[in-house]
Amino acid sequence: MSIVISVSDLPLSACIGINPDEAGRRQPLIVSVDLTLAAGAQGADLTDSVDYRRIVAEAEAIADAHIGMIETFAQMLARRCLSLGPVRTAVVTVVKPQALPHGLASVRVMLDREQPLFKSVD
Ligand SMILES: Nc1nc2c(c(=O)[nH]1)N=C([C@H](O)[C@@H](O)CO)CN2
Repeated sequence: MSIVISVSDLPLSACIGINPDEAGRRQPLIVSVDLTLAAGAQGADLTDSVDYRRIVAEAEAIADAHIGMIETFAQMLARRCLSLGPVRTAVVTVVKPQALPHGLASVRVMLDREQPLFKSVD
């Protein structure tokens, strides 16, 4: 059995972007996180799982400081999520709906990060 804790389509207002005109203002991001718990974790209580409110809090905290690339945002959030409890892997998706001019398309970065401890040894 493996348990996945997910937060899907969390809307954030983030200080994000590499262009000079993106400094000093906020833009929408939509963030999703899937955390797979370690094999022994049963999710019996919050010491044996991850409180999904903490995932939201970490994402909101990262959104408050200016970051250039959405890849960096995803990496920072994945790293923080791996320390929230008995987490084996974190998959983070960051969508920036207004990244391209005229609302032509949104852009998306997906990142998959695993605890070094849980990497295969064979
Ligand atoms: N791979 C990426 N490409 C770009 C990013 C990004 O975060 N990752 N960001 C930008 C700008 O900030 C854009 O959103 C506005 O022009 C461009 N390319």
